[in-house]
Amino acid sequence: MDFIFEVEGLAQGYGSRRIISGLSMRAARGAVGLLGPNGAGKTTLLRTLATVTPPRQGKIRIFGQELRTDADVREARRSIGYLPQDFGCHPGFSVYEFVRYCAWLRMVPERTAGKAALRALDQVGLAAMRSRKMKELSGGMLRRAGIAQAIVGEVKLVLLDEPTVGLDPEQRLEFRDLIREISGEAAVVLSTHLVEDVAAACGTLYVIRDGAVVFSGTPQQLTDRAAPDGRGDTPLERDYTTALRSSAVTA
Ligand SMILES: Nc1ncnc2c1ncn2[C@@H]1O[C@H](COP(=O)(O)OP(=O)(O)OP(=O)(O)O)[C@@H](O)[C@H]1O
Repeated sequence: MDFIFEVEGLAQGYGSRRIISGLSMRAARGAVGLLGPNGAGKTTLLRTLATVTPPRQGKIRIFGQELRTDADVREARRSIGYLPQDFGCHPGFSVYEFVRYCAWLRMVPERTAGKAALRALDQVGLAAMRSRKMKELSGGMLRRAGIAQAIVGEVKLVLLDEPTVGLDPEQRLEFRDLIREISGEAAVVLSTHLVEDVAAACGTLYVIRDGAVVFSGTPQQLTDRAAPDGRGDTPLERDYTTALRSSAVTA
């Protein structure tokens, strides 16, 4: 199978603190959900995959190409879309200008950048608001603009850090459809605390605790591991809390 990305034996940290150790994961097309408690290392992992910070140890391969040199990283960035938890944007930009600018940053060719920006805005349901200023958007609309900039162009690896924060219930349902659509062409990795969102939208789940994978598998496999006394209001929440309590075992 051709994997869009592979991570092997990843270690990452800040200063003298080690946050992630010996983490491996990989994905072909499709959606991968990252679940884990606050501070588990999800954002650190996504930032590393997005090439914002180089790994301390381990290998990252994008389309089979290991990222060793600055040139490898620059080339990989053209096919990586990243939505950080807090993304900056010029408040005076229109929504279209913002997404078009992000297409330019990703080196989408000039002749196709405008069309690509409109397509991304259409996919997130913001086409009708393309002339609105970024500073005039609601929290949910801002999130959708952020997703649009992450998917504009020919991205093959889409990294979304808590993309459903601020979305209302209907938008969350639309978001799940959008993830299904994008993941037909790309690998999508998304982190969230909303267990139901990842279970509905993702074929593969990774549960991360203290920078290590404690579960990897399908939502069904997670369900199969639920302890009868697992904490949570829904079956999936109980499965998730069971996985967090267990020692590191992958499906
Ligand atoms: N820039 C930084 N400098 C130092 N420590 C950091 C930095 N960013 C994150 N950390 C620490 O790294 C650990 C992992 O943080 P990270 O943001 O990756 O977790 P997370 O799983 O995304 O958490 P959350 O669900 O709260 O967003 C935390 O203990 C955090 O305090």
